[in-house]
Formats: sequence, structure tokens, C-alpha cells
Amino acid sequence: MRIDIAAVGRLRKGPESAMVDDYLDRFAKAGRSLGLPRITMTEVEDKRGGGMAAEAELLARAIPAGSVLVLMDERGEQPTSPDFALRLAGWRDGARDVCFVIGGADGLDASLRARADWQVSLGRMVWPHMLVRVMLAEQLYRAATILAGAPYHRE
Ligand SMILES: C[S@@+](CC[C@H](N)C(=O)[O-])C[C@H]1O[C@@H](n2cnc3c(N)ncnc32)[C@H](O)[C@@H]1O
Repeated sequence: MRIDIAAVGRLRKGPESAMVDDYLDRFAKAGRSLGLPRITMTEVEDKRGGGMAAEAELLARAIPAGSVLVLMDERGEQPTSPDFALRLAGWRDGARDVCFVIGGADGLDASLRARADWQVSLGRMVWPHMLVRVMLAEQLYRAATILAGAPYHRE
């Protein structure tokens, strides 16, 4: 199994990137005994102003072939954290690769939506993409702790 996050835009060094790194490190440590790999983050940037279509092409290149494609989108499904953890366990148990995709200022192109396996919302409000990276990294770490039975997540 491999887990990727493909995101539009470059995250500069700062509080958000420190939080993403911290949660991804914590995920790597918690995931070791669970058969979950370290998560790879790939950033793409279209400098020619080609909009969502150009970003979609760059994202498509960053998505490993055969991966389960999960789009982060405010219009998507809103799973609970335990449900999200169960999905993660299912992909691991099925030896599936999974790639989470975060869009840019205009969102994600229809060509990506058409091939998405799952669209996940972190609530109906729109968040800046750098905060979505932090929140996704935290939910992945939370999912690992749920699978490990660690007392991080509380209902
Ligand atoms: C600034 S938002 C773009 C919003 C854009 N208006 C749209 O229609 O998608 C940048 C990216 O952050 C992610 N995002 C923002 N809010 C989200 C939410 N509530 N749930 C999941 N992902 C979200 C999406 O991947 C989105 O493409």
C-alpha cells in the first residue's frame, strides 16, 4: 500500500507546514505497527495561469496509477472519524494505494471529479487549501490512532 496527498500550490515554511509535517510524522510512527506506510506529499503548481484544467493535468500526473482517488471537496460526503479510519483499514487490507487530492483557489476540475472514487468534505464551509492539508493530515493521524486503539480520539 502507498498513501499520497497531491495538492495544488506550494506551502511555504510556516505554522501550517509545521503542523502538516508534525501530523504526517505522527502518522508514520503510529502507522508502523498497523501496516500503514509513511504518507508522501506532492505539490503541483501551474505558473501559466491555465486554471483548473491545467491544474487537473498536473494533479493527474501526480496521482499514482491504480490509486483509489479521494477528492477533498466541501460538497462531498462527511464521514465520521471512525468511518474514515475504517475506510483506511479497508484500503490497507485490500492492498490498495490511495491518493487524496486537494484543489487550488478555484477548486477541482470536472475531469477529476468524474474519476473520483470518493469525495470527502470537512464540512460545508470552504477552507483555505493550506488548512485543508493540516486538517486532512490530522484526520489521517486520528484514523491511525483509532485503528491502534490509542486514547487520542474520544467520542
Ligand atoms: C479554497 S478551496 C476551493 C474552493 C472552490 N470554490 C471550489 O469550488 O471547490 C481549495 C481546496 O480546498 C479543499 N477544500 C476547501 N474546503 C473544503 C471542505 N470543506 N472540505 C473538503 N475540502 C475542502 C478542496 O480540495 C478545494 O479544492
